[in-house]
Amino acid sequence: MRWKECTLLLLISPDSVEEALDCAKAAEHLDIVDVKKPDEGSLGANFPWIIREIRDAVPADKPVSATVGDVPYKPGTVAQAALGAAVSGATYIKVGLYGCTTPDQAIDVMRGVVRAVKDYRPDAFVVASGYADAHRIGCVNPLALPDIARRSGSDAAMLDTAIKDGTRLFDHVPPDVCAEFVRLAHEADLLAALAGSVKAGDLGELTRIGTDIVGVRGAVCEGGDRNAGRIQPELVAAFRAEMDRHAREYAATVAAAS
Ligand SMILES: O=C[C@H](O)COP(=O)(O)O
Repeated sequence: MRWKECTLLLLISPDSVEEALDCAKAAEHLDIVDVKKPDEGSLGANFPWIIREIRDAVPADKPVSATVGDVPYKPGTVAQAALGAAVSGATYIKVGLYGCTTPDQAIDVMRGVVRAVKDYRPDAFVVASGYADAHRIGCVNPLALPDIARRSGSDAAMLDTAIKDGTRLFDHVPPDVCAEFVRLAHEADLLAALAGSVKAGDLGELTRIGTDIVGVRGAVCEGGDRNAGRIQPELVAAFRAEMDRHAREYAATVAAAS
């Protein structure tokens, strides 16, 4: 899948098989089920057997994504972990380049991941993820991600927030800079994925700038609480309804302007 074929996709991140079953109840409203372990970090990796059980729990036509973790600059270790996620049934493999302080380090890590994953499963989709609040953890700049993804042979560039303290994507990377991120990703023929305590009120901007994938957890958990709250199928449905509304409004605006 390349960006020209894609409208905004909804990726939801359950942290357990029970939550994945709740996602399955709302399967018609989401596009990708993303397995992570939030208590191990923003892109914390879950166990292989949890990925496998979640793959079995969600409808076969919904791709399962798995995060490989907030990874260190250890290309071999990360490549092996990424293969583990693919063997466990994930077809989207997301890597959080937490410990990479330069683009060259990040490219090293992602090249290993791409080779490990695609040798095993050529149609798997590899996502290079950086952090909107990179300045707080000292990793690569958000706008470096599209080039890192392109030069490593990844399929998508993503931003999430590293520190889940209530600050949000647009607090760290304002909409005009996110728009530049999306533009750079598209120029490189990649999908652009954005996340980071995104709320329904952000969907207008995310749609307008041409985002391909929006990643969400807190906004679809009870009480908006990504840690203590559980994913609620009706919140997933409501979030999707807002996405659809913005897509319609944006299409109408574009049509009126042409
Ligand atoms: O990949 C998406 C993340 O899980 C987003 O989580 P969040 O919306 O709670 O920041």
